[in-house]
Amino acid sequence: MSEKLLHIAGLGKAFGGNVVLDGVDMAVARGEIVGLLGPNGSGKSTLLNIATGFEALDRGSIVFDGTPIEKLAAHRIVGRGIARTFQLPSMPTRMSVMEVAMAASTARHGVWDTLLRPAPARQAEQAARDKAARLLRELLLEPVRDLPAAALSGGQKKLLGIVCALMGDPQMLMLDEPTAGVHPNLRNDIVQALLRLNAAGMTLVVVEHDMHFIQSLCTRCVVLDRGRIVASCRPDELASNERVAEAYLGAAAHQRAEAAQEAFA
Ligand SMILES: Nc1ncnc2c1ncn2[C@@H]1O[C@H](COP(=O)(O)OP(=O)(O)OP(=O)(O)O)[C@@H](O)[C@H]1O
Repeated sequence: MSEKLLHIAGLGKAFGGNVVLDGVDMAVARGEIVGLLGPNGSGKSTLLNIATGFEALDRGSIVFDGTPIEKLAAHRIVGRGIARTFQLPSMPTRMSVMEVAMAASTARHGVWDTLLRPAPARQAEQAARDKAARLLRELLLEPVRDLPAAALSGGQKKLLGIVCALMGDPQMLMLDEPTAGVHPNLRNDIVQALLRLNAAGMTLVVVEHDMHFIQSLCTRCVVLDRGRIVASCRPDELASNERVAEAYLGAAAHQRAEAAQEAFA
């Protein structure tokens, strides 16, 4: 077992002429809760998409738990132990919350298992059902488990996204803006649930804009600015970090200049 669970080196990605990640080096140790921050468009989601196999990289390497994963398809990366959630989870309209959670189970059985339902297949299904029920309870979705998943609020859909990600027992969970659109009352519940997961051994990487959420959750913050890492520090050091201020103020100044240009065009 390597101490560094995730090791990203020299990661580069461009969309057409737009260089989005420009030589990113980043390591995450087992048991850390890393906040991935940066102004809009700095490349956070792209980094998550590449690490989880949803986007191909142009250059660089990604090693997870000692194995290169940069060429693996998304489902193989899940099999290696990295799960993720999405900024805007969409849910099937005809499935209940419980059914969606069950469908995310990574336990697989074949046609004969489905037709004949031998004892091992029935036991595996029961185990998945028990796990889904436990996770729905843990993520505060027990009261709505029989409702159509599409009827959930935006915040509840995010929680269900976390449940689905956890059904495969990942070693690392990557969350893309878990509190965006979530009612403030629910945010602390999400923090507490994530802290419990971390206490049970899960490593977390969280893309998030809510600084209060970051402060209450993360052990370390990595800040991206225009595709480069400009800071890696404790959450309480962010406010006094000049490179962080420059990244955010620079972005704000740039946006103001763009707005001014548009206004006078
Ligand atoms: N599939 C894509 N095709 C073309 N351009 C893309 C694609 N995905 C992302 N981009 C561009 O890459 C840049 C970085 O986007 P990304 O979503 O990674 O930033 P972010 O830091 O997550 O931003 P935000 O905080 O606003 O979500 C943006 O300019 C975006 O338009």
